[in-house]
Amino acid sequence: MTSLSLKVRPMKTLDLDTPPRRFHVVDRVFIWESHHKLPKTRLTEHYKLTISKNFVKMPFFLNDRSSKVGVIGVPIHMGQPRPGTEHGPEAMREGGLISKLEGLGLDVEDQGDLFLEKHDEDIHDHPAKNVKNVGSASSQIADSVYNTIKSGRTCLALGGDHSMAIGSIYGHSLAEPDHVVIWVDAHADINTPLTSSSGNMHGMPLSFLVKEVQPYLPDIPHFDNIKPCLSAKNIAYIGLRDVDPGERYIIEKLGIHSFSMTEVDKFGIKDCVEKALHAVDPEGNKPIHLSFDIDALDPSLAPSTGTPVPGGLSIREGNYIAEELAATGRLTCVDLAEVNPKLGNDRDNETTVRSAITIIQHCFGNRRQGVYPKDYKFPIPEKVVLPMPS
Ligand SMILES: NC(=[NH2+])NCCC[C@H](N)C(=O)O
Repeated sequence: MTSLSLKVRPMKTLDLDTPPRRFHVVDRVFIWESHHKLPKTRLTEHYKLTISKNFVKMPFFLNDRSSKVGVIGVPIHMGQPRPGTEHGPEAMREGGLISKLEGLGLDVEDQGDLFLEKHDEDIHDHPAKNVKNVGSASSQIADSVYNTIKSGRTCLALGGDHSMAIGSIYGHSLAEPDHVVIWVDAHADINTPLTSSSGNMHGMPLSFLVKEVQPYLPDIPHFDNIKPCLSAKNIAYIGLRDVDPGERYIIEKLGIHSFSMTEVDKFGIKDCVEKALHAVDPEGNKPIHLSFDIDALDPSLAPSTGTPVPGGLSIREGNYIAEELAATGRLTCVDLAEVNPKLGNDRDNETTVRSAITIIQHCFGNRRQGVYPKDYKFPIPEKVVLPMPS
């Protein structure tokens, strides 16, 4: 077995088989080396490494879980009134999502869409709409996310409206009780049924999950299988720009970390992501759940969504968030919510799906600097010209 020569800044060289886990691989290059003592030239892989405080790892080379993905389609629409989010998973698959993930060298298991139970008779006198349907869907989603993560794969849950996150975050917590959440969205989605003016459950998922909010919730039937599993301090928002009064009150009172578009404008996306990651997990070793609502992006990039809000993230900012989270090597579950192919024209649909797929690709190891899969074979000519032994 050939060992790799690792150049560690400033001038040290280590001989190791694989890069140590506490280093961040910033680049990987092939270098032809002639060795005076060796009879032939050899091709050596060099890793340029920097020591990382945040336990940063490149998933392709270092993390088994990140290179195995379990995809679950979550065709839920009952969390909001516009039909069409149930076709979100299908639209992303038709956009080539699975083959694009495989193209990154990932082992992808597409589990298809969940067959969500449908209850024609829902409850009508509750301030939250469709509690029965959303409640039973949430436990199905939780089971499926739990099983996927337990099987050693990173879970990719394709929505579906954002009420899907009740089940996916809870299911994730059953597999990894210590997990933290980065919520990328135009909306805070932490209304209680009593603060919500719409009654739509896609605006409420976090209120069901955050322990500190529980005393302020009315009884919610059909949610017995879902337990609050998050502390307020383990959540950070990025991209907010449409927050209801009750939501702002909760965020302020509970001290939930929030990097709204104002902070993105003021500090730049790099600082916001860094601060968000540090805020939810200062030690930098907990599993991460990314809940990405496509409406976090500017409507020009994601027009086919139910509640677009102008002034959103650029695709560069979205990709940056995804790249940085992937680089932690701790991204264990990703939701991609609120793609609604029934809204807008074909062009709007295409734009939205393309944006969603780009974000997902960057969550799973694509980097704008370019990447190659773990098993990539660098082509070398059969006949190598050997230096003359001196
Ligand atoms: N996931 C979403 N798109 N949420 C939009 C929520 C809008 C509004 N805050 C509501 O509660 O109705």
